[in-house]
Amino acid sequence: MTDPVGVRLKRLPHGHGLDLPRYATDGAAGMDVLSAEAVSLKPGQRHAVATGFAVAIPDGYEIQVRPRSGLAFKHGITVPNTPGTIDSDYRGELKVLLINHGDETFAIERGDRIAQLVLAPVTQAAWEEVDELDDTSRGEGGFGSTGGHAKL
Ligand SMILES: O=c1ccn([C@H]2C[C@H](O)[C@@H](COP(=O)(O)OP(=O)(O)OP(=O)(O)O)O2)c(=O)[nH]1
Ligand SMILES: [Mg+2]
Repeated sequence: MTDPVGVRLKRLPHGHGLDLPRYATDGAAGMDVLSAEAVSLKPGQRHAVATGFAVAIPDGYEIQVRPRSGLAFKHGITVPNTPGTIDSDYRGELKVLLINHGDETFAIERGDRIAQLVLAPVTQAAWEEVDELDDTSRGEGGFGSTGGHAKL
């Protein structure tokens, strides 16, 4: 594990009194993030859930918003844009998009852990336009070209 990277966080008025996102265990990759609102999601419904804070991510990093597997497995609650991308220059409220893929209404209470945030390094690409690309054994094969299922 590399050393933690400082990320500035500003609580918004409706975020006061909520715990900050935190790693549930020493080796956790993601910090569980809490809902700042109570909301019910009907089957098929989407909502951008308030977290009550905004961040200033250092240059060279992003935050990814990922689903929690327990919510996905037990209730079909997931992140439709996973991994959500929080850009380093974004200063608005961090929101968690959720969708209910289950068949029952799911109630979220203020303070519930709804998703997880992963701080990740970013490398920007600089295009180098060329007329021809180098050959490889794969070539243009893709989308199952090497065979299906487990056998190679
Ligand atoms: O799950 C998410 C995804 C995005 N955002 C915020 C932070 C991000 O920096 C900004 C833009 O996100 P994205 O680039 O994914 O959305 P877009 O549809 O391309 O909008 P934009 O034109 O604002 O970039 O919205 C969130 O709060 N939660
Ligand atoms: Mg964008």
